[in-house]
Amino acid sequence: MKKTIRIGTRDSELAMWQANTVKQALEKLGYQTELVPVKSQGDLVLDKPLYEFGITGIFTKTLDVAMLTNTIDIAVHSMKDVPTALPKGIVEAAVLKRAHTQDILVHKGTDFLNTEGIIATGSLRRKAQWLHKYPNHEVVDLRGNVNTRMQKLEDNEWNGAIFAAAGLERINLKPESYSDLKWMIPAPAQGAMLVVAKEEDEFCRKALSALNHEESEICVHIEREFLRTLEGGCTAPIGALAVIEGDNIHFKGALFSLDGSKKIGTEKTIPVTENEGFGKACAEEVLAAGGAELMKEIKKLINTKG
Ligand SMILES: NCc1[nH]cc(CCC(=O)O)c1CC(=O)O
Repeated sequence: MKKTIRIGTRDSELAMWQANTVKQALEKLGYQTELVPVKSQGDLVLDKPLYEFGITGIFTKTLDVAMLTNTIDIAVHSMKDVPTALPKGIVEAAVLKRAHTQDILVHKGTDFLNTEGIIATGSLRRKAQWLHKYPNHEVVDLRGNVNTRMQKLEDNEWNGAIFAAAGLERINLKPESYSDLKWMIPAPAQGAMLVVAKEEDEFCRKALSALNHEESEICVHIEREFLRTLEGGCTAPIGALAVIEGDNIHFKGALFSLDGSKKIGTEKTIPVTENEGFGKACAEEVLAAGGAELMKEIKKLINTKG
């Protein structure tokens, strides 16, 4: 009998869309698949505490546990939500061709931009960059999945809220008025989907290797290496974007203070063939230019906030 690949996904509309994309691609290759939406950790219990497996990410935790308890075979994630260190026994099996990397502002008109505005986002990276550019504005917290956030924007008097273009596009949400935030540096791996599998699962790893998009993989690995080198396990306002053009990779990345007053960044171009260690080198440049000091400040602030 042919093995059916059980594809684990979170149950938001965006997550389901992404998992369905992987399902269809695998079926096109002749594999049998099944979608398994995983709601919450609920009855999935491991025999050891989560930290012993190195499980950390709030968005990916549930699926990691489902994979390690053999409820699913593979899991589909928005790659930017995946911690840079994967749990023990779980490996990257495919990075799909990347979609739009940009952030956009969904708004009700842009008159407020040069005066005072209230912008909603739950992301430290977006908040810091917004305040860096518009120090007179206020940023309020906004959480939940894409649909929830869009609804909250409608229900409130805010001037706008920030979204990933890729997320809106995938669930076919077309806001009436929005602006591309070309100046904002996206999250490392924004717009990319990652499929993970168990290290020992050669069948699934082989199946998924056919879905891997090498250029996207090179770019997100540089961005995540930049992130990993800078943050050391702490969530900080960090943006990074690598883009391949012809034989070259253009990179820009930056670390911001939480209030947006400081930005330490770098921009560089190298030949694609020299991508090994590039993300780390860019991060080391930022660390040496005051980034190490700034990371310490950020960690202190985040820890005292609990
Ligand atoms: N943090 C939530 C999240 N994770 C992935 C996406 C969208 C798809 C992507 O950026 O890859 C979003 C929504 C958003 O940031 O607006």
